[in-house]
Amino acid sequence: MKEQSAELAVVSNKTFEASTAVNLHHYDISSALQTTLEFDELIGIFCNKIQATIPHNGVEYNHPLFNMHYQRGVMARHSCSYVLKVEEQELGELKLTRTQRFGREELKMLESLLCCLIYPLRNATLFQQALRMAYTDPLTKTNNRAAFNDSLQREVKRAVRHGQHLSLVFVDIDHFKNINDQYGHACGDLALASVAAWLRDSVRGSDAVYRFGGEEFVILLADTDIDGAGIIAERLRADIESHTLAYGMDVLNLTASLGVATLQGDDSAELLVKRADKAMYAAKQRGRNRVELAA
Ligand SMILES: Nc1nc2c(ncn2[C@@H]2O[C@H](COP(=O)(O)OP(=O)(O)OP(=O)(O)O)[C@@H](O)[C@H]2O)c(=O)[nH]1
Repeated sequence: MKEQSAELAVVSNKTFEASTAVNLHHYDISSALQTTLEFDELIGIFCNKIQATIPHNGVEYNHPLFNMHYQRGVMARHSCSYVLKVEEQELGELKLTRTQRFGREELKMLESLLCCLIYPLRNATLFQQALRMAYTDPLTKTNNRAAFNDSLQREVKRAVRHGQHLSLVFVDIDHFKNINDQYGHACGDLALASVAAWLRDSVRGSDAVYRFGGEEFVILLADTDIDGAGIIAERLRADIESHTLAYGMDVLNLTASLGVATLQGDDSAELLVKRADKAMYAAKQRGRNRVELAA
């Protein structure tokens, strides 16, 4: 039923099946947990609901598969931790802390209540996995065009609301067709994946890289004006130029042309993309392997 280690107990669906104490409190918690598929909201709802039964001062929840770290309240001396699982599906680890020891009866009750949490967490995990797949380009492992469209709309709204800058860098690999023609499609694919990785390594974690299509990538730079974006774009350009790609016995050097635009007064998301794209074409026309800023 419950596998107990030195400090961790594993709560799984087996515990759920063994639990017959489905009372009104469980029903109330289960209903509330059906309202969201976000991990932090689920944990928040669960902890609010059990606070009266299992008083606690602090909560920590980690779901490493999704880089999820949730913490609220204050961490105190005494704690109880649970690794949550359903049918070998990892659902993260939950820790409650407080100033007094948790009693045996309380822990028993908590384990029973945790059974209400694991299926909603499983649903959230499956949903987030599906979302991740739908938003990831399988070749380059970057965010795809659908993810870009969503993020762009969101970031434009946010920038307008807070009066912040928002810049966009358009990156297009130069003479990419030649790579396919000369070395084959597999080499072209490797080049795309490599450039994507170089771009990802080169920008801050908060500045997401998206594959816009073919051999084109875009990078959204929140809270960055045109001068800052120009400096970043130049760094990206130099980065791509400085890398070499080993393919069998061949060593390839790549370059890219970059266009930069910043959200202006009454710009729409579409206009911002158009201006960055136009700047990128200007970079192509002016000799490639260079950065152009949109007017
Ligand atoms: N290997 C590979 N090639 C792709 C992929 N997507 C698009 N391409 C190729 O990318 C090439 C893009 O060529 P063009 O649009 O002519 O541009 P280019 O050769 O990079 O020339 P410039 O952009 O003008 O410097 C085409 O040959 C496409 O077939 C992909 O997923 N894998």
